[in-house]
Amino acid sequence: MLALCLTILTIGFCTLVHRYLHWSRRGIKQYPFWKIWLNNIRDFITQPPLTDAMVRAREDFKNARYIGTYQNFKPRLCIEDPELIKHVFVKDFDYFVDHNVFLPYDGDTVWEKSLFNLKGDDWKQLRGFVSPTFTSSKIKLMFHTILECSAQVVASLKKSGKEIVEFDVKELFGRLTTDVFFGTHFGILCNSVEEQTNEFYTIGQKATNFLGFWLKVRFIVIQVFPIVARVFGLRIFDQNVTNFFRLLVKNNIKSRKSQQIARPDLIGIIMKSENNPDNIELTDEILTALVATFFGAGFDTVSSALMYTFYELSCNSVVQQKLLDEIDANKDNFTYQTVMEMQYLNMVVSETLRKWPVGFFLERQCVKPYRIPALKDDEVEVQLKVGDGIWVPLYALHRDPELFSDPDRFDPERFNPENKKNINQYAYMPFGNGPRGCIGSRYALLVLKVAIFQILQSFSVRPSKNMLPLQIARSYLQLLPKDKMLLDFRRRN
Ligand code: HEM
Repeated sequence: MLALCLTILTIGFCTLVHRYLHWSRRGIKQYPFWKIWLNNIRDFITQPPLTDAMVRAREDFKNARYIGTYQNFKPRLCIEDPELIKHVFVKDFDYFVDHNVFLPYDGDTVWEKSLFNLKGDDWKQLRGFVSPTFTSSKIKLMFHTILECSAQVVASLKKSGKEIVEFDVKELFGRLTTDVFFGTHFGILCNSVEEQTNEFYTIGQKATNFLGFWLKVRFIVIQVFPIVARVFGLRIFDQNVTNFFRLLVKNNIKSRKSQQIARPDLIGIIMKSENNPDNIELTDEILTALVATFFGAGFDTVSSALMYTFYELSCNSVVQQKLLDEIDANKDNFTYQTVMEMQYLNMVVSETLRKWPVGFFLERQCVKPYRIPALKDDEVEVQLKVGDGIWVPLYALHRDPELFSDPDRFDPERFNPENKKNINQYAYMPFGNGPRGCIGSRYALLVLKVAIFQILQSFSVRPSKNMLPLQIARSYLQLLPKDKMLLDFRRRN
């Protein structure tokens, strides 16, 4: 019996060593086996934000164009050189069309069919089909809905009648983003800013809560032992959320058909058959997946970006004053055009997304054999095989002092017309890059800018005396503060 146990342990250990030497066997730089395990064990116990490991690796392997890393036992080539990133994301995109397998099993057909998860031609067809939702002309039509929702936030801040009100911006902007999403894509004014127990907001919370120790454990089990996950029915996505979206899409389409309502939004695009030249079979599952993906990808990202913008403004009074001046100069002519052309507002948003890239890592999967030539003496040529994973530690690039001087300082001037020319677009990628970049970037930027404009027209912000020092939550997938983010909103005359 002892011999059997020892044999199993030895085989297990050798398999692990073999797996964790995947890159060094090919001559690629990586941490030694013992260090990876030490880091893994420490991280499992202390659960630091994933961004810590990215920054540490970038410092440990200074000037490396790529290093070998591992994500839950899976090898990922971590690429850090902007020129190489350009090849993977844009020039040689055909070799890297897909995302890595994020969840080999979630027992959820909606996740399987989501735009994020789809592969090859299936992805191309669906992406082509939904892209018209986010053209400039369609986004322009959403301007007034976004304006209405932001006005409700202002009304809510004014409600108490006090000169200064303290608000948790994490929650406030989560509610605003919920209202904007359902308003612009479904034509539903759900008013979660006003109603504390609003169903749409509660669903949004459930759909995008990826915090907590047990979620990480579930995630690892699903990634590493999909069969075990299937047997025990482990899931990441809440089935109530999926069912909520399933019903919402069905009812929304039904009521538009019966009342002959035509709106140029997501559901409107879905309903128009001429937008479907490839004849994609639009089953309930695909439609639900589309809507749930847009919500999942847009809810947390937009609300976090708003939250970090207000946080930075509250801590940087000079920047805030400059932005207030620009807003005041434009307040009598507040149109879609004006907001999109406001230079300082754009610089502030760009800098927020640099310092706080809410989608803080990017990834791709190699779908055809690919060669990365050696360019330095200490490099070897890399032959990527089909299925090999690529990783880009976006947060570490955005915080690298060699790419952005004094990177922890919030400085919108980095993005003024003169300095902007010096920023490498493959080192600054808050929305990713190439054909698989973020489909909702223009929409997101409009929501951010309109909300910032509307709120700062009536209020300035300061950190609240109850605000705790900013600490990042222990999360595998999100760049969120650990605690509430309390800011004081002071009425402007
Ligand atoms: C500040 C807000 C946002 C940020 C920072 C952000 C960031 C990102 C990033 C980094 C990616 C990966 C891109 C890549 O791999 O090259 C992505 C993908 C995606 N985003 Fe966004 N996003 C935001 C808002 C939105 C919104 C509002 C929507 C939808 C309404 C959206 C929908 C998506 C979808 C569907 C994908 C996957 C695209 C595909 O695989 O074809 N995002 N986003």
